[in-house]
Amino acid sequence: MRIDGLSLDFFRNYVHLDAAFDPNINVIYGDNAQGKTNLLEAVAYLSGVSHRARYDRELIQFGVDHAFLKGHVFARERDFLLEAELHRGARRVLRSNGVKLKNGGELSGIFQSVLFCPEDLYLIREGAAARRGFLDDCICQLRPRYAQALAEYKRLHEHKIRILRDSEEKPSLLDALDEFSMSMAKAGALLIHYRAHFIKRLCQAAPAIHGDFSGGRERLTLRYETVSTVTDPEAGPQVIFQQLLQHQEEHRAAEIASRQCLSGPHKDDLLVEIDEKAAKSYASQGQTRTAALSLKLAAREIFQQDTGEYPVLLLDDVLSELDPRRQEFVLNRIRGGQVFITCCEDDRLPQLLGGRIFHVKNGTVR
Ligand SMILES: Nc1ncnc2c1ncn2[C@@H]1O[C@H](COP(=O)(O)OP(=O)(O)OP(=O)(O)O)[C@@H](O)[C@H]1O
Repeated sequence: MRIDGLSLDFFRNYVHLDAAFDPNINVIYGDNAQGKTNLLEAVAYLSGVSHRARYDRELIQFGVDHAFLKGHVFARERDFLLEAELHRGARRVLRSNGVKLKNGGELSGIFQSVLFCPEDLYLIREGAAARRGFLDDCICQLRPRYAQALAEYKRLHEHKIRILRDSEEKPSLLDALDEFSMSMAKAGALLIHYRAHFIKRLCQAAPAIHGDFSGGRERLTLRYETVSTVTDPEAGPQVIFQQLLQHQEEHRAAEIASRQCLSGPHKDDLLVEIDEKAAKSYASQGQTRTAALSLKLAAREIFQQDTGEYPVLLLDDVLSELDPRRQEFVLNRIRGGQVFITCCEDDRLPQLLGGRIFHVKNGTVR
């Protein structure tokens, strides 16, 4: 899988860009705040992932009302022209080969990317939501059924919270509570089932990568933490459904009293340990970066095993805070598939990696 060309109009600080990429290595270098990350963000956007912007309007150039992205992508032995039109105050339009797409999930179904950026350190350091987000992004790209169940679960969760919150003033709202709990247990069981299977595969791939990174000196372990009544998260969704339902029934009164959904996959976590100590609390900067990168590279291997193609790898500022041995390991490990990697003006990376080199200056590329 690869992106051969990208055109941008009024995207972030690019007034206009036409770029043709190398099928293997693309090094993007330049001073701070010139547009390196924006370029990776545009590629990620065309794979249905928006990692920095909460709203599309943030991607549109200041003072302009529209932005246009176009990518020539080669995936599953076919050419695709993927397009996104972003408008201030109106819905975006996505197209593949001229045909309108319903949502970003359909873009992900065609073109996949794995992005590593400085914000990914949160994956290790921050609360469980960051790790759930990582799992959700990965599994949504691989399994459309998961994406559907996730959207449904989020919708039900918000609705149930509203019922619990407003029930004091309007007790009749509680009549619908059991039905919501039942539907949430159904969608939630699917989420837990898929997450457990994905984490099982992460457990096979990520520790090996982290072990290589650290020259065999560190041991990464991952563990899935979900609802306590679920005895085997890898069991079939029907079994998990019954156990979730039981948990919700047992906590019905407590949920009404606290006005919160007390259990379910919205509380899941992926526990990350290095040498049996919680990485969140004890890992150094370099270890944190290595662990986060190991998770991302493991996800990339799982994509490759499932689809037969490597997703495009987008590495933003990946080498800082790594010692030279870990840096060398990254550069060796990323070979295979198409890679975009950013670095600063005076970095040795362009000489080390080869491939096509892009110099980004103030929203223009040479
Ligand atoms: N919607 C927008 N319109 C115009 N400019 C924008 C918009 N959003 C961001 N920018 C600008 O784009 C510039 C480049 O940002 P980018 O994050 O790509 O920098 P970078 O080259 O990756 O820098 P660094 O090395 O510091 O990470 C910033 O100065 C930012 O203010």
